[in-house]
Amino acid sequence: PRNEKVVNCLYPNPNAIFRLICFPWAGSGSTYFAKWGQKIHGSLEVHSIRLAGRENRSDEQVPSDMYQVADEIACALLPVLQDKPFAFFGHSLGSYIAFMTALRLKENHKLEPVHFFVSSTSAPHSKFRPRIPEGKEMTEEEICNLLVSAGFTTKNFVDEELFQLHVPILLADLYMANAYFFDTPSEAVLSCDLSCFIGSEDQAVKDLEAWKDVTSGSFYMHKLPGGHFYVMEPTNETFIMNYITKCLELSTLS
Ligand SMILES: CCCCCCCCCCCC(=O)SCCNC(=O)CCNC(=O)[C@H](O)C(C)(C)COP(=O)(O)OP(=O)(O)OC[C@H]1O[C@@H](n2cnc3c(N)ncnc32)[C@H](O)[C@@H]1OP(=O)(O)O
Repeated sequence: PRNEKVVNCLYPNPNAIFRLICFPWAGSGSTYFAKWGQKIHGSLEVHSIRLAGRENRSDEQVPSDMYQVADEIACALLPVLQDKPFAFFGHSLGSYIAFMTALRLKENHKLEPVHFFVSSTSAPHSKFRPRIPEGKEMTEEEICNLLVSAGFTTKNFVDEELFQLHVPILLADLYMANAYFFDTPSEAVLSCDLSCFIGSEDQAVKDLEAWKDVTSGSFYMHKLPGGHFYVMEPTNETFIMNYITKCLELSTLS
């Protein structure tokens, strides 16, 4: 079915109390976070978002418009989110997609996550968000070099064959992120609690604190050792999964 193409649940858990919806970074498929379903506490069921153009959606055009992506995901998530409280977790580009999806669900369906988890991303309205320089056609190689120098990825990873195979998808995702603007909200657009995570050595993300402008809920920030992909470090991953579980369990007490 269509929804299962967009929302990947590798480890269904009918006894779960909460659902965690994960949104991957630029250039990535759904598999990395879908595997969290096997590692996370039994009170959670994990779903991971799969954008068009990858995995079993490789026959579809890679998206270029964040608003259309959010509409598609909100639609696909509707049947998934009906009966249990849920949270969103987005890493890097995934945080923007998660944010726009949350806005769509709130505006159109009055559904909101219990907690919104953001990782390795400047706030959507931050003036410090890195952009691809305008006015000059850039080659794939130049954009990859820019990503490395901005601190989004490492030269070693860029040189790997696996990375090179996925460069066209990565570039399309980056242009989509680059074209995405969000005005500073005059008032909070969400009301859930929001937690931000960042790697202590992450040079690419400058303005994490500004995420607090988007919600009237509580705001928390956590620095963990590592760079833009600190989340791949097993101890950090365990910290995040445990933290998410704690936040969701505590939410049932209030
Ligand atoms: C200034 C300009 C402004 C630009 C404009 C502004 C843009 C700002 C917003 C965008 C910010 C971003 O998102 S920046 C993110 C940039 N993206 C990247 O650098 C990553 C590009 N591609 C990927 O991550 C892809 O997922 C691939 C290449 C790994 C292929 O995907 P896949 O085939 O689905 O494989 P997957 O299972 O996910 O991963 C396979 C193996 O690779 C590892 N792996 C995956 N990603 C990484 C990684 N980043 N670093 C190291 N290792 C990794 C996994 O742990 C796994 O290891 P094992 O289990 O096999 O051991």
